[in-house]
Amino acid sequence: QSREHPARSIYKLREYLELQGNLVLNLEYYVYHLEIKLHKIQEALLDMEKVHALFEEDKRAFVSNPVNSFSLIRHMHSDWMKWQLYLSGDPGQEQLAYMRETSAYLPTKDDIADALLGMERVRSVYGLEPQDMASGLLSDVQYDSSFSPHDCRSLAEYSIGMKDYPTAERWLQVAISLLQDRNEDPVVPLNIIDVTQTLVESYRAQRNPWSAGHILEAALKLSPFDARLLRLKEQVSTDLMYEVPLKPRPKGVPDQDHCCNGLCKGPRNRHLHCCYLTKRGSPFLLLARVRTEILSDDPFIALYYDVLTHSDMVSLRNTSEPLLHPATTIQYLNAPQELSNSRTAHFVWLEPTITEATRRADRVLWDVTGLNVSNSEKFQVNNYGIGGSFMRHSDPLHSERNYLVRERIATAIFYLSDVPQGGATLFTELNVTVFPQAGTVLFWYNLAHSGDHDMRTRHTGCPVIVGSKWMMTRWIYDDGQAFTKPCHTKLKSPMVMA
Ligand SMILES: O=C(O)CCC(=O)C(=O)O
Ligand SMILES: [Fe+2]
Repeated sequence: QSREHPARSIYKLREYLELQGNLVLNLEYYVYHLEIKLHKIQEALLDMEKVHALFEEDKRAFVSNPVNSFSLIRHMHSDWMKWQLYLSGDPGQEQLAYMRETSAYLPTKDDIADALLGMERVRSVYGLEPQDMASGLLSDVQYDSSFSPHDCRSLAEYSIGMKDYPTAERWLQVAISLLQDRNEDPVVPLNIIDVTQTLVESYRAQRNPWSAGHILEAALKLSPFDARLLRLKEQVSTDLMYEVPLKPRPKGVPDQDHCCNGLCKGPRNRHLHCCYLTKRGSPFLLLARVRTEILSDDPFIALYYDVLTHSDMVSLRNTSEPLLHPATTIQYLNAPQELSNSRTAHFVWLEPTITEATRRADRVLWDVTGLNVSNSEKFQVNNYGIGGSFMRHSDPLHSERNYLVRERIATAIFYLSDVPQGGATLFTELNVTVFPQAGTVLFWYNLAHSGDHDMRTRHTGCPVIVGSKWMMTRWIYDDGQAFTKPCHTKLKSPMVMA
């Protein structure tokens, strides 16, 4: 299953928890078998030591007793050969075989790449400090979680790969300070010298031999005769002689302007007003009122509360779970589907008629929007992964309005879960931030009243910091709205029917 990019869906990560649990159990069995062997050897050794003590007392008396000497000869003739066999046999072969079998299911290079990208997105978008992240402090919330020195080094190597040396330095400094407090892991070793070496290389890549020199000095105090450090010292001394100019420090990772840059943490435009929806949708609303928060009048953006029940949300998630697959790009004509670079989630398309819950969601959408939803795309259920996000985009299918083809007039997002931290939907041009709240529906028009694209509705799914973000999107077509929302070229305002 590792080819399925599980790091792109928090739900899918459960598979790893199960595998990790089995591997730990397997290692416990391995230890158990080793202990049995050790125990048996100790028992036999105890007996042999008793005899040994006897003949140490008086060797001649010992061998002159035929019982002793016969027993000794027989034992030495046949038992030691058996001991050789016994000692060379490895206990825990079964457990080793299990480990070999499961290695095909361990995370691959792609999975680490997904996870690194997700962590880096969270760090850079929300401006988190490596030191805080490593100690479980995520955007002002302290968790009982921490990174190991290996984790920090891996994140540093990723930053080095992105030529983001300042971030790499911070991760390496954290790794060094963590290594100072613990003994080296005998199976997966990593020591301060290894990390120092990477740090010095990082400074050298930035043409900063001064910082490299300081770090080296500190490390050489701990290990004055380490050959690697001494070699590096020579190289740094040469760097210093040539006085190469300092490279400008790059600012973070490129591409971040496609994301929210942490805006969802900043001040948000407050709602315009709250009301009970009675007019815009279907006549049903006269009976059952829907609590509404109008987030923007122009373009029209609203949040409808308590639209889905808890059991409907559970049902929608349960229906989707076995069908989830990594989000791909939109497939035009016969072009192959590619893994999406802009959205890191797993998704599935659900027919509106597939379950009672989808039927109810379909019905309620008509109730609250008054739009004809029967001609629209299916429901798309998404579950985001580590640092999962959706880069800034607008929802219309075509970059230019073409009145001969149908277009996504509006979008409705059903939030199927709360997200404890991060994961907001942010309208970047309007600075309107919506934090997912299970059961609510976010609705907006993508087209202005004229029918043209309203580029002010560009939005992004901000990286999830903590939580499993589930949402269900319905893109509603203009096709079929001739009577509900006719185009009006003279009106500039958005399509609001009062
Ligand atoms: O994840 C989000 O909050 C935004 C999702 C979105 O933009 C979409 O489904 O079109
Ligand atoms: Fe969108």
